[in-house]
Amino acid sequence: MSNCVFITGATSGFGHAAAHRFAEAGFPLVLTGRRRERLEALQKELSAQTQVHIAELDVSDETAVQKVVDELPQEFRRVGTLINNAGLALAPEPAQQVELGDWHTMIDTNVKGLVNVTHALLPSLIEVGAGASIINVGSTAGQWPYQGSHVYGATKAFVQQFSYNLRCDLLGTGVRVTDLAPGMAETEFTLVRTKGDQAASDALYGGTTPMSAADIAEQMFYIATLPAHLNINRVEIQPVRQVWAGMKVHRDG
Ligand SMILES: NC(=O)C1=CN([C@@H]2O[C@H](COP(=O)(O)OP(=O)(O)OC[C@H]3O[C@@H](n4cnc5c(N)ncnc54)[C@H](OP(=O)(O)O)[C@@H]3O)[C@@H](O)[C@H]2O)C=CC1
Ligand SMILES: O=CCS(=O)(=O)O
Repeated sequence: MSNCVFITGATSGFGHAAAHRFAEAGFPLVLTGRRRERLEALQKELSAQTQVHIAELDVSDETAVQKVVDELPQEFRRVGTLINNAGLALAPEPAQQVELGDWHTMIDTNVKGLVNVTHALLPSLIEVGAGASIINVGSTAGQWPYQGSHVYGATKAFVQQFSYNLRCDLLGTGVRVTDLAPGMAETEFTLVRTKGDQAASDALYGGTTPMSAADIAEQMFYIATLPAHLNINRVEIQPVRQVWAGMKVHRDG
């Protein structure tokens, strides 16, 4: 049987699309997220294609992460691909207007959550060895500053550097590590960032062609199924209709 693909944040967006993409190819899946009803629906949808184990999980809860990994059923214990996808942005306002709690939530999820899951699954990934992959979902925001990105962009800069450093430490194990850094993609991301403002989300994605969750899932599948001697260090991917912001200048008057 193939090694499992463990996906965090499988209830929506990139993670949900990745579950479909890997199921199509018959990989056994461990799907996690906080919204149980969505996990159950996904399991039902995909179980004709592959074996699916679901676990309700908040990645920021270190104890819960370890428990989910320790209690994986026997047939899901050989995790060969980890997709560290769970994450979020909050508070698109300037830093000086933001609630401290929103900064903490982004750090707890995008940084601590990602390291919690990585730490818990490293033994399995190393046991699989050649061909195993860790795909960490970063962002263009980790590289390119913009107003309102503050802690979000900083968490994604962490994801990039952690990915590179992890790759150094895993030298010789066969485990690959990639920082997958997308730009604008239409998912529930903006709805979450604006705390439920559907109009703001529609306005951001309207009148242009953002990437889709399926576009990013295809990148994940490509990275994970490359020949075992190849490591993609970083992928930065944007829609054609998005470029970097220009320099801003504060003027009198
Ligand atoms: N959309 C975009 O433009 C871009 C997004 N990204 C990144 O991609 C990743 C996926 O986002 P995207 O699919 O767009 O957004 P969505 O909001 O559609 O999906 C986010 C997923 O993360 C999960 N999640 C959030 N917090 C937690 C938590 N504490 N514990 C477990 N799961 C959690 C959610 O599940 P649940 O709520 O059920 O727990 C959900 O499944 C994120 O890391 C995001 O930062 C990067 C670049 C661009
Ligand atoms: O990570 C998400 C892309 S953006 O909203 O920062 O451009």
